[in-house]
Amino acid sequence: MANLSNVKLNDGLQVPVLGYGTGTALYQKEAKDSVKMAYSEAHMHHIDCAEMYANEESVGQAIKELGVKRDDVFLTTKCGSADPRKSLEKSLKLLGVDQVDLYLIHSPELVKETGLGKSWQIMEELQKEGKTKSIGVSNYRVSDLEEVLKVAKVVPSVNQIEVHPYVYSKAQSLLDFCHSKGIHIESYGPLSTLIRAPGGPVDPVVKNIAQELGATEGQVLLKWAHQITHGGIVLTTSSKKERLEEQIKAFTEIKDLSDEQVQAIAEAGKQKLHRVFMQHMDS
Ligand SMILES: NC(=O)C1=CN([C@@H]2O[C@H](COP(=O)(O)OP(=O)(O)OC[C@H]3O[C@@H](n4cnc5c(N)ncnc54)[C@H](OP(=O)(O)O)[C@@H]3O)[C@@H](O)[C@H]2O)C=CC1
Ligand SMILES: O=CCc1c[nH]c2ccccc12
Repeated sequence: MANLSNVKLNDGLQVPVLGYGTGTALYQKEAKDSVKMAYSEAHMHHIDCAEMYANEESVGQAIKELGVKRDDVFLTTKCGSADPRKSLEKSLKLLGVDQVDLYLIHSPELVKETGLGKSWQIMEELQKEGKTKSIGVSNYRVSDLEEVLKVAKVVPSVNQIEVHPYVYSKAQSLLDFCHSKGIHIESYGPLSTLIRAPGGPVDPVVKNIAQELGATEGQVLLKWAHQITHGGIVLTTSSKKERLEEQIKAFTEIKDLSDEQVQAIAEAGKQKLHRVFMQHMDS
């Protein structure tokens, strides 16, 4: 199987373009077997977890049992409290590692009390101390990022947000803002039109494009999330090896959507709004 390409962040860190999510409800607490399967059978070497998923210990066990070198796994976790230092120290212990590759504040709502600027300064200290290679945010709106950028010495490397056609109309200005500041997008929920809101205006458009490209509808949606975010990182997941292989092939075998195809999906997506997670993003 061909290797996945990397996305280069604004601090130079290389991230595999496709990440394996462990936050999807079914395997929220017990991620060991699914992470081992995704790594060894489907070559998913980029793992996304979070303090709030309550699964870091099982992700750490998976890495240990796989017996791979630390550098052969790209590991992200996210702060789930108002105190990034305390949270990261706890996460490192549970994961059984000295350093994560990417550390994110899971939501601005969590650090309101600490302050968005102050919590970002703590993230910068954690990076300086080597507890994480890269630092970023998740579910931050333009106004949240502006508050961070007022004090930031380090521009967040990523903003991990919900990206699929039914949130595109709401996300468009945030995508443009992040692009203008060199903040890469990590898309989550990319398959939502297919699996969480089927029967909508995007389905026939995606079906046609899939036929044109000789791809599956899921592969078209993963590529769309990557391309609409200017070459961003995409997070997905599956409990099934065959689906994971299909997801990888979207980035190793299927050709890019044309600009017209990307726009056709975006236009169809604008006809409906369906946000699955983090409702504050629409406020
Ligand atoms: N920062 C944040 O606030 C958030 C981050 N995330 C992160 O992103 C990750 C991915 O997010 P998620 O929304 O789950 O991603 P997706 O939208 O890609 O959905 C993945 C789900 O789709 C199913 N699936 C996969 N392929 C297919 C297919 N071809 N046909 C039908 N169903 C399919 C999988 O189930 P099956 O096992 O049956 O294949 C899985 O449950 C999460 O695990 C988490 O790590 C997610 C939400 C919020
Ligand atoms: O990360 C976002 C959504 C999510 C998925 N599983 C959990 C568990 C606890 C908090 C949030 C989430």
